[in-house]
Amino acid sequence: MATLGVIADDLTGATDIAIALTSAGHRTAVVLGEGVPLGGAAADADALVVALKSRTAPVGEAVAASLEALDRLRAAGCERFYVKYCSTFDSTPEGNIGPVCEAVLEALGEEATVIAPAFPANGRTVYRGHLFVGDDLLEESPMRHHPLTPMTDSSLVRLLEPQVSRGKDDIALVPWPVVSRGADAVRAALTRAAAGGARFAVVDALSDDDLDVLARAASGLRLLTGGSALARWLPGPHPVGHLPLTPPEGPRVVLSGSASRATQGQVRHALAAGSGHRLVPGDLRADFDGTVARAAEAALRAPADAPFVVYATAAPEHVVDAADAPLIEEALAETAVRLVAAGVRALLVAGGETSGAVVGRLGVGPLAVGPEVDPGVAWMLARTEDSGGGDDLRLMLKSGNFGREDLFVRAWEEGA
Ligand SMILES: Nc1ncnc2c1ncn2[C@@H]1O[C@H](COP(=O)(O)OP(=O)(O)O)[C@@H](O)[C@H]1O
Ligand SMILES: O=C(O)[C@@H](O)C(=O)COP(=O)(O)O
Repeated sequence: MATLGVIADDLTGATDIAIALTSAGHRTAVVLGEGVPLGGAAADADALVVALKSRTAPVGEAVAASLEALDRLRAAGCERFYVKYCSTFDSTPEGNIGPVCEAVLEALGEEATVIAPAFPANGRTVYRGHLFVGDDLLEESPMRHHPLTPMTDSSLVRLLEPQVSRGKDDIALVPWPVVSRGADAVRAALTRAAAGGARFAVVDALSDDDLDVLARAASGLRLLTGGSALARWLPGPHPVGHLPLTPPEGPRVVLSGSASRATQGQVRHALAAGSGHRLVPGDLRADFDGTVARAAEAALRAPADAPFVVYATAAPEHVVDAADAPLIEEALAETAVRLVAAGVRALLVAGGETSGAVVGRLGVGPLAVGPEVDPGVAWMLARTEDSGGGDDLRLMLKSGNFGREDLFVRAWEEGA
């Protein structure tokens, strides 16, 4: 019976935290979408992750979807909860992170929680409440150019302030000098913050050791919020249990809708090692079906020992107009449907929104965690609807900024 329930605001974020929880000793299932019964997945899992597509949704819809997910997780027996958002705190200007955390906290009748996006293994650290991406402040990182959620401020306190109903008084900072003194010091700081009326404590973290400290300090909290890295420090009842997945036969197709800098490098690397097809919004507007058919046919004809990338953006000069984003998502989803119908059994999808669109169209059941290839990136096993297990798909759903440059080549070689 699952005891830990996670509400994730996008699909790559959901697989990211499922990988972390599996490493921590939780048998973990990712359930896709709103309103999907958790029954079957809950029976064999210690942790359940509900993958929403709420990051860029209007605030009211994001809150409603998150509360509905919370209800399902509680009905499935979960007693402790985690709101998973992006390690770069991606949100729209109105901001869904604050309203969702506040709504879940209130629904649980709890007083306080932590805000912990840090993911040190992927270069996301928090110091004095400022989020860094590698050597840069968030606002100076490539995230300032994200097509859907451009991040132009690095202060978590400032970002959160307009998103929570009580404003500044609702937010406290537990700075690194306190974290460096250990779990007792952090626990005392969290208690003081809550007693002072702050329901949200932003906690600095420069390393995984800091997150270990935070996890121990927050052991009494029923709700945690953050990126995935804090979840690696929540010990589960079972030893590490990634599924061993064997490499699939057939084309090595990557569907990339991510415009993030890491993905652009990965696309260019894969194009040099293999081949690909660029989706241009104008072509899709002129002839959607024909353009998608050409991409899928080229992927099916590609040599099976090298990656084939269907991509929207591979270089900064490729113009990204947010108005075209749904068209690109739809085209990649339709390409995936055609490939799977033609017998392809493994797909690597780059981009959180893109993964949500692709997997939503494929109509797959719960995802189980396979081998981690880079921090936060793993092959997942998905049951297709009515497959009876015979048509299982292997999916790697890659967050835009995750993975080393050779990921699209290595993923197929390190076991799928
Ligand atoms: N050339 C392009 N023109 C318009 N939209 C694009 C282009 N390239 C990517 N996009 C859109 O940008 C969004 C990227 O978001 P996402 O898939 O979450 O990637 P990431 O994980 O990098 O944030 C998607 O909605 C995608 O359709
Ligand atoms: O926490 C993270 O960075 C990821 O799990 C995540 O949510 C990334 O989202 P996308 O970049 O949109 O894939």
